[in-house]
Amino acid sequence: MACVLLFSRIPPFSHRLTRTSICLLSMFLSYLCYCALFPADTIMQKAGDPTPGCQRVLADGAKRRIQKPASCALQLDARPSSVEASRLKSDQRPPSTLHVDTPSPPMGNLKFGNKKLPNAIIVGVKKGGTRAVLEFIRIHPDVRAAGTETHFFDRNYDRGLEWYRGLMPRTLESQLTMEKTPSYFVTKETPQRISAMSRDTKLIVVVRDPVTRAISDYTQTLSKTPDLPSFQDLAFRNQSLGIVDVSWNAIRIGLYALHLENWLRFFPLAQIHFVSGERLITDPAGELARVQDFLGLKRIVTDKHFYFNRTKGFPCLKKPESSGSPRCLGKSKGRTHVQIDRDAIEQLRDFYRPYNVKFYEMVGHDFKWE
Ligand SMILES: Nc1ncnc2c1ncn2[C@@H]1O[C@H](COP(=O)(O)OS(=O)(=O)O)[C@@H](OP(=O)(O)O)[C@H]1O
Repeated sequence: MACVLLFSRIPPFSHRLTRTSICLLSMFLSYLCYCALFPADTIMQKAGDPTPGCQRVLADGAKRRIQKPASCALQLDARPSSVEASRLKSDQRPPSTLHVDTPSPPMGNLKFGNKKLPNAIIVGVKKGGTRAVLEFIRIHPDVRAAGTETHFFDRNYDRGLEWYRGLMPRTLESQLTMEKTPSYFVTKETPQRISAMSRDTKLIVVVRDPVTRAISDYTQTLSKTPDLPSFQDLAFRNQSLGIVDVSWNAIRIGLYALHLENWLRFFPLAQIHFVSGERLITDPAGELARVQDFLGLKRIVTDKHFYFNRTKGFPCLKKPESSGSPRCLGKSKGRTHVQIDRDAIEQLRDFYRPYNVKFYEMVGHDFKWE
C-alpha cells in the first residue's frame, strides 16, 4: 500500500533505480511500524501458543512466583506424581512448575523453584516410624523433603543456616519443605535453635511404646555391633532390684515427657503434632490424614495409596502404573526384634508407666502403651 502511494507521487523522469530504493525503504519503514504495534510475545501467542501467561513466566524468568492462569498451571504443573512417589530413597524429585533463578537462561540451565528452610520438621523419635511418615507425606504434591537426615540442629549447627538451606529440595512458594532427623527430639539445644530459625516451624513427633522402641533401637545397634552386651545388661544397673539405667540412650529416648518439657519452653503444644507409631502401622491413612490436617494440606494421601504387604508385614505404598520400583521401606525398617525375656519387659513397663501417664496428660492423648 505504502509502495503504491509513493509510486503515484514519483515524477516520470525519476531514475528506475531511485524508485526501487524508495520502495525498499518504504517496506522497511512499514515493517518497523508493524513491529512496534505487535511485540514479539504477542506474535508468538498468536502463532499458536495456547498459554500466553506461561510464555510470560519464561520471559520474566526471575525468582518471584508468577500468578498463572489455570491453563498454564495445567501445563507447567504437570508432575509425574506416581513416578516420583515411587522413589522412597531419593529426593531427586522432578520440578512441578516453572521457576527460574536467572532471567531467560538457556533451557538447559533452567532450575525449578527455590531452596527454602523447612516449614515443618519431623523431630523424632528414633525408631518411632519417622521414615515412614516422611515417605508417606512426601507423596503429597504440596510437600518436598530432604531425603537424608541433615542433623543440622544437633551435629552441624556451626555450618550455618545457608548450609542447611542448601540441603533442601527446590520448592514453589505454595509447597512445604520438610526434613526429618529423629535425634532432634532428645537434643537439649534443638528446640531453641529451631525456634531461632523460625518460631512458626511445625514439628512432628512420631512416638511409639518406649519399651518396643528401646528394643528396636537395640536390635539396630546389634546389627552393626554383633559383640554388644545383652539388652538386659545395658538396660539395668541392677535388674534384680529393678534399677533401670537411664544413662543408656535407648532407655533415655523413651522418657518422652521429659524431652517434651524442653520443647514446650520454645513452642506451644499446638505447634507440635504427635503421630502414633503403632497406628501408623495399623492405619497409615488415618495417621496421614491427621498429619495433612496439621500441616494445612488438602487430604490427598489416603487409603488408596497404601496396601498391606504380607511378606514385609507392614503397609507399603501402592505401585504407580508408570513405575515398577519397590514401594516398601528398606530392610532396616521393620526388622525382627531380638527376643527379650518377659520379666525385663515387665520391669521396663513399670519403669516407663509414670512417664507415659505424664506424657499422655501433657499432649491430651492416651497412646495406650501397656
Ligand atoms: N510402613 C512401614 N514400613 C516399615 N517400617 C515401618 C512402617 N511404619 C512404621 N514402621 C516402623 O518404623 C520403624 C523405624 O523407625 P524410624 O524410621 O523412625 O527409624 S530411624 O530412627 O530412622 O532409624 C520400624 O521399626 P522396627 O520394626 O523396629 O524396624 C517400623 O516398626
